[in-house]
Amino acid sequence: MSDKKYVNVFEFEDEAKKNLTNNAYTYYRSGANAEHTLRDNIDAYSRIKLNPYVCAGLKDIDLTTTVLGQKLSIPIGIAPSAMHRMATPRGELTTVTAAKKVGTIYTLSSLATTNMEDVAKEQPDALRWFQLYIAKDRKITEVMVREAERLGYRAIAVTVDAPYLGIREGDERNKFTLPPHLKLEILESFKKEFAVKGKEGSGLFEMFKDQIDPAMSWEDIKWLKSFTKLPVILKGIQNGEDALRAAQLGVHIWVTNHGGRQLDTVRSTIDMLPEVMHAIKDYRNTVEVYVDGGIRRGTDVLKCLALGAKCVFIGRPLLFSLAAEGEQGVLKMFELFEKEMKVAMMLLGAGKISDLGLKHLVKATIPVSNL
Ligand SMILES: Cc1cc2nc3c(=O)[nH]c(=O)nc-3n(C[C@H](O)[C@H](O)[C@H](O)COP(=O)(O)O)c2cc1C
Ligand SMILES: CC(C)CC(=O)C(=O)O
Repeated sequence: MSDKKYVNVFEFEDEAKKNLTNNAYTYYRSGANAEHTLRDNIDAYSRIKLNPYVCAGLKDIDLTTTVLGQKLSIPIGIAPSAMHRMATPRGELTTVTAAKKVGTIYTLSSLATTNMEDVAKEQPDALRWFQLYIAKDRKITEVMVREAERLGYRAIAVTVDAPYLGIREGDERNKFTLPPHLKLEILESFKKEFAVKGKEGSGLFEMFKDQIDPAMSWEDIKWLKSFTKLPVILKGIQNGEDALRAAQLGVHIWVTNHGGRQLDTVRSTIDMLPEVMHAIKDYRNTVEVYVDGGIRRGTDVLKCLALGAKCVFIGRPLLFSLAAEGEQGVLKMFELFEKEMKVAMMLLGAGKISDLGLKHLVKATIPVSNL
C-alpha cells in the first residue's frame, strides 16, 4: 500500500501516466477532435457561483442519498468506462470491489475487459448497473440485458450519444488497439467479431462502426422497456426536448456528452442541466436525473445537486486513480471528494443532500432563467 498523499483529484493523472502505456493513457485522457467540450466540461463549473448561508447551526454533514431506491454513502457513482484491465491487472474486479467498499454505484461498461458474471461473482451485493450499447444484432442486445437481469445488475444505462464513436485524434495517431493479452470479454462472449483489431486508424473506431447500430432510435428504447423489468436510463441526453421525450417514455435521464469524447463543441453538461430539469419538471416525482462530465471538485457535485440532479458520476478520475494505485487509489479519490464536499457544505450552510437547492446558486450565473 502506498502512503502517497493526494491533495486533489487532478493529481492522480500524473501518477497514472507513469504506469500506463502511451496507447492506454491517450485513450483514457482524450476528447473528440479539438477537445473544446472536454475542457469546457471542467471550466464551466467555475462560471457558476455558489451562494452561502451563514449561522446555519450545523454540527456535521450527511452525504448519504438514495438513487433508484438504493442508499448511497455519497452521491457520486462510477460512470461506465471501457477496458479497466489496461489500468490495473484485475481491472473491473478491482473497480467493483472499490465501489462496494465506498458504498456507491458501479456502472459496468459493455466494453469491459472482464465478463459480466465474474464482476457479479466478485461482489454479488455491490450496487452494479450495466451500460448497454445497442448492437446491430438485436438478439445479442436482448441476451445481454437478460444476462444483466440474471446476474443481479440493478439498472440498464443505454448509451444514446454514440451512434458512431467520436474521433479521438490521439487514438487515430496511435492506431489504438487493445493490448494482445486483453479482450472485450463481454462483447466477445456474445460474438467473436467484436474483437478490436489494429486496422488503418483507431481499431476501436472500426470495431464500433462494424458492430454498434448507428440507426438505433426511440423505437429501440420502447422495445427495451417492453421486455426488461430493470429501470432503464438513457445515457447521453443533452437537451430539454430529448429529456422530455425520455421522461414521457418512463425512463431515467443521464445528462452527459460522454466526457467530451463524442461531438466536439457541444455544451458542457452543467450548462445543459438547467434546461433538462426545466423540461421534465412535471415528471420530477418519477424520473431521476443524473449528470457526469468534468466533475473533479466537491463544489462541482454540489452545483449539480443544487440544480436537481439526483447524483453525479465520474469517468476519468476513476480511471486515473485506478491506474495510479488500484483499489487504494480509488478509495483515496473518493475520500478527497468526501472531504471537499463536507467542507463546502459546511461553508454553504447545507447539512444534508436534500437541503441543497437553487437558493445555493447565484441565479444570474445559471444558464437559463426560467427554472
Ligand atoms: C476512457 C473512457 C472510456 C469510456 N467508455 C465508455 C463506455 O464504454 N460506455 C459509455 O457509455 N461511456 C463511456 N465513457 C464515458 C463515461 O461514461 C462518462 O460519460 C465520462 O467519462 C464522464 O466524464 P469525465 O471523464 O470528465 O468524468 C468513457 C469515458 C472514458 C474517459
Ligand atoms: C470502447 C469505446 C467504444 C468505449 C467508449 O464509449 C469510449 O471510449 O468513449
